[in-house]
Amino acid sequence: MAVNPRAAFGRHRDVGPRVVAALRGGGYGVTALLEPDYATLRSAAASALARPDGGCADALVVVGGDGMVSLGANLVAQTGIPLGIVPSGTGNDMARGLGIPLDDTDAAIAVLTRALGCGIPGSPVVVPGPIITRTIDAGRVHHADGTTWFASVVSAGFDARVNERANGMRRPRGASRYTIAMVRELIGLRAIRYSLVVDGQARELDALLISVANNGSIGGGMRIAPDARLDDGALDLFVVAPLSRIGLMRVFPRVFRGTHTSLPQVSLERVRSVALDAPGVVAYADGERIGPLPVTIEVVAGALRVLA
Ligand SMILES: Nc1ncnc2c1ncn2[C@@H]1O[C@H](COP(=O)(O)OP(=O)(O)OP(=O)(O)O)[C@@H](O)[C@H]1O
Repeated sequence: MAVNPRAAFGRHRDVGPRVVAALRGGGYGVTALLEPDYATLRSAAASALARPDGGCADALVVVGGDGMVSLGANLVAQTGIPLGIVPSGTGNDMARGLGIPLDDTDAAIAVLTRALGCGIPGSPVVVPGPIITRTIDAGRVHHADGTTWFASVVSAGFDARVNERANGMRRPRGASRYTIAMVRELIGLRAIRYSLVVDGQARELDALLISVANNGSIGGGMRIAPDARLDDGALDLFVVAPLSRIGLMRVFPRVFRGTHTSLPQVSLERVRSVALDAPGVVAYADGERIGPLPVTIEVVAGALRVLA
């Protein structure tokens, strides 16, 4: 179990110990990993999964936000090891897409323990039963530094620029830094000239942002691709055409309801692979920095088993 104590700016530090207690109480042995930073946590989790006795972990459970789902997906995609998620982050879009309760930690833990077939704590013999998983697609991003898996969404445009700016800010420490970063990026809003290859077909277009979605939402419930399905063997290519600042601000609230899709500046298309290029644009996958374009993104059907 890999825990990010800094998820949601450290507001939910109680969640990790509660998950450990529930799993141990249900009959599982738990290796709980907490490290000072993400990279150390990732290598500690990789070492824990590669058990020295040659055995296989029953599951990897991540506690945190979408960045932790990214960490988990990159360790278990195509291994058959199931991924459990207990959301304690800011956005939690992957948990949202999987229907895992977001604001009720006990209910989220119950989803996990049920899927793991945990025994009932307090009963004379607590032995886990069969594990029940759901199989979903994952995406793969090929970039200059290698290949990165994603579960939710790759962004490369206005929203990624906001992320990039917010990450570079020292203050404020809370979520309001994203609002400030967004306002600053809005001031310099301009269309980006993209070169794409979509399922083998080359195109050039101007857009404010392009996202490639396996899951339906980003940024804590912005339903960019409201009809996206996690198990359809496809990704949703989301493009917002050039708009004025006021035009973009009008689209923004509609994204939370998913009613933006009828606007002429918004397009959604079901695809299997997308090569993306644009000068000076950085790609983010599941909220984590990938690096500058170009990247190539593809769907890998059924690559993840999840406990949800
Ligand atoms: N000790 C740590 N362990 C793991 N990640 C850490 C740690 N300290 C800081 N981080 C940072 O936390 C980020 C991931 O956060 P996470 O996604 O879990 O929560 P969040 O950002 O609040 O939620 P969301 O991504 O859903 O909005 C990573 O980018 C990582 O650099």
